[in-house]
Amino acid sequence: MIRLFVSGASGNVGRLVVREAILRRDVELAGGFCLEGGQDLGVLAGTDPLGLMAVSDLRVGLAASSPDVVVDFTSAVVLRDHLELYAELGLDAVVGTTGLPEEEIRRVRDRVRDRGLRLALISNFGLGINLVMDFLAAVGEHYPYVSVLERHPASMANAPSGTAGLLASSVPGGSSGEVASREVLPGVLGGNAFGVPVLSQRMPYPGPYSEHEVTLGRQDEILRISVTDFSSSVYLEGIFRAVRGVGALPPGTLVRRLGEFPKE
Ligand SMILES: NC(=O)C1=CN([C@@H]2O[C@H](COP(=O)(O)OP(=O)(O)OC[C@H]3O[C@@H](n4cnc5c(N)ncnc54)[C@H](O)[C@@H]3O)[C@@H](O)[C@H]2O)C=CC1
Ligand SMILES: O=C(O)C1=N[C@H](C(=O)O)C[C@H](O)C1
Repeated sequence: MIRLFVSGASGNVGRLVVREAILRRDVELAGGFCLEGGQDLGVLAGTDPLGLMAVSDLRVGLAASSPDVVVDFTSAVVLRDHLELYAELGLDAVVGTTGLPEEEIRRVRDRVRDRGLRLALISNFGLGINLVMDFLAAVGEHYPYVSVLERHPASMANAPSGTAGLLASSVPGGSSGEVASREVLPGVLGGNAFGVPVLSQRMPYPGPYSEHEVTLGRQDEILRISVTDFSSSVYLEGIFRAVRGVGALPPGTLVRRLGEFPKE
């Protein structure tokens, strides 16, 4: 039985993780943190009251509940502090929160290695995106032109999405095809992630909505593939795969994609 603590227990994803932890037999809900605090975790998750309250002080909550694994779906604003706290406490962590710059993730990787920690820092737990990443790794070398476009609700905290960066990083060699266009409007060709142009579009889409489109090009051929997710429930299967797998990783391991976990 894995004792699980959920950071971001009142959020779109966190609430579903709490609910799933309550329902599953292989996991025991140890506790939860959210900004608001004070609410019953069962009520937050839409089930019967559990008598287990969400806390608004993460350090206190973790000390009181002694979890085996912490899952984090909070905010980029606190991600750095949360990762430091999990490291300080030596906790196995599954983190879906995005928005940490790559140079900082490199420092996190060093800390994980030096302190013998186990961390899954995965920008997208959805099946479709993970399949596309595997596909890009396999075929990307055949396509010199690559572009990533992502669409999210106007309320999305960051641009680009963490997933857009992950998709860009999946293409070996990035986008090497020559583009002659001079940017008359600075940035109009997109930001650069791992040598791949990335474009973000924000619209008032209702509810959790996530769309990623990757376009690959070579002479006389364009290959376009897109994944659209309409609910945060698409992430649950992958999150719990990581929850089950993180404790079995060798100490000092940082995992960035679901595919890095051994097949179950
Ligand atoms: N890796 C993945 O597959 C996915 C990642 N995400 C990412 O996960 C994060 C959370 O997403 P949602 O659940 O949609 O967010 P949300 O806004 O619905 O929930 C955020 C949660 O974190 C807490 N929180 C917010 N700001 C905070 C702060 N400053 N300090 C402490 N706690 C704070 C809130 O109380 C709430 O419980 C975002 O970074 C999002 O991009 C979202 C979906 C899938
Ligand atoms: O905030 C979201 O909604 C999402 N965030 C993740 C990201 O930043 O990539 C995953 C997905 O795009 C939904």
